[in-house]
Amino acid sequence: MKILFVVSEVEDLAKTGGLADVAKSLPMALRALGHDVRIVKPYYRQLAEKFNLENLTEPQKLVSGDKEYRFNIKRLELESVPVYCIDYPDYFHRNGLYSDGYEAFGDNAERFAFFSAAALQAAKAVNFQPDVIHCNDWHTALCPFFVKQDESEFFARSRTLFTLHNGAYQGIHKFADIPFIRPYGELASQIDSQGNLNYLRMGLRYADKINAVSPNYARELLTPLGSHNLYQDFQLRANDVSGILNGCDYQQWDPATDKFLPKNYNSESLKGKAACKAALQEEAGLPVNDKVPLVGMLCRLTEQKGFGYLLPVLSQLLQHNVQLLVIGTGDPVISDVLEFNASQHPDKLVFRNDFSTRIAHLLEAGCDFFLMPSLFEPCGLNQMYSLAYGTIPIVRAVGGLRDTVLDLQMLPDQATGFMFEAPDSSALLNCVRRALLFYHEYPQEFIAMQKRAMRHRFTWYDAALNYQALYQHCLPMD
Ligand SMILES: Nc1ncnc2c1ncn2[C@@H]1O[C@H](COP(=O)(O)OP(=O)(O)O[C@H]2O[C@H](CO)[C@@H](O)[C@H](O)[C@H]2O)[C@@H](O)[C@H]1O
Repeated sequence: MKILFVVSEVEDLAKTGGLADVAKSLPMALRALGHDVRIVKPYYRQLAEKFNLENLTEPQKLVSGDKEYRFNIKRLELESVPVYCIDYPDYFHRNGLYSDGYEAFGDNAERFAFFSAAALQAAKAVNFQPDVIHCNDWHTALCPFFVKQDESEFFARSRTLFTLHNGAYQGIHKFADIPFIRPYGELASQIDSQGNLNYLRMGLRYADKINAVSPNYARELLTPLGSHNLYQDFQLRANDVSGILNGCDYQQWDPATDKFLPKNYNSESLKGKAACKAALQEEAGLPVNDKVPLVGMLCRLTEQKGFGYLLPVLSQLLQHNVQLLVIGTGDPVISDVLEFNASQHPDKLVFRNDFSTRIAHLLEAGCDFFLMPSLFEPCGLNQMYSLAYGTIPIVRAVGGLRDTVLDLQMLPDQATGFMFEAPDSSALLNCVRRALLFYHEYPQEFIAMQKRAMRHRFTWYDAALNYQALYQHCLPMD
């Protein structure tokens, strides 16, 4: 099949979170299955500075109302997968993908409306007639609408799939403030009473098929509580909504070969993991002590990740014989509280306001536990990386976390981690206590759990087979 994979970020090229991991690994796995998959993404400033690519075609033109958008297409390859980059400096040559580090860009709706249309135009320009146009998250959620509006025959046999990596980000913007789509009179019926257009909802209405990045999250999206206020929209499309679990890239995330680690290790022998723990404690400025359980947390600093009920019990948690290392960037309110608590407990809590791939790998290897108490979690990748590194996840039973971690109490012989149900501080605290007790009281069983976790596999090969089946489902019958 020919697949046009439209996405705003891709690992190794531009990344703010898990979407980028998927946007590299899934196209590679689909290519390995023999599909002709091509990625389209914006040519951000950091890419332009790194690669300085030639134009692939003549300059392209999109006209909307009385405005003309002239842009270029660049091409590069990522592990043999072609990547077309949309070069429109006004919109993409900025410091940051979606924000300047403090505030979201005011014209994000305009930038990504343009990008979605330009991605389709790029397919035409390189004469790539896709069977499936695979769109990802709100940034590309207008693609299905633009395909339906397209008056040429080019996409007559193309079908669209819209994947939700995070339903909380919906791209809700004042329609009147989006020059690129203002001329589309057909959109009048999609604008709410406040004059807003919801991009995610547009994807839900116009895509041929919809999927979420785990089966459990797909089920949650069909409920009032788990649908991010889009319950009715998901219900309307219930027959077209499914869930496919993300994979883990075991080439990149393998403690036996990981170049970021001072010592490698595998599920036969965890010896090297102790050296990673010591190196991590030293680098973080924590007392180097093999006997104290080290809990790590690495994520975007947002409500989604459970800080709302973690922060109020931080000092209670730190009364235990434990060390906690938190690394992440994002909401300054969260980083302020973390910084304050770290100053109160310098030997037990370290917070680094940092985004670093090297540290991410060292943290996964050096910790005993990985804390991911998410309020919601479409799939989650870090818990899979933790499992691969024998770092026991402590998670809330939500979204993809429920699909990937097996709790000790529920499945003593197969357990790979610890899970709690209620999104509140006491449930979280009890769960962490349960995990710490297990670590201190049952060291042999703890090692057995680590080894079991390391052998648990979530491959991109399996995910790609599921996407292949879903693409086939999208296609016209004849
Ligand atoms: N400070 C830091 N330094 C270095 N690396 C950092 C970092 N903070 C985060 N990362 C990296 O960003 C990625 C985060 O991935 P996740 O899937 O866990 O969450 P995210 O919420 O971004 O993704 C969304 O999309 C993915 C993909 O579908 C879903 O799994 C997920 O549930 C959904 O919320 C990982 O590769 C992690 O290592």
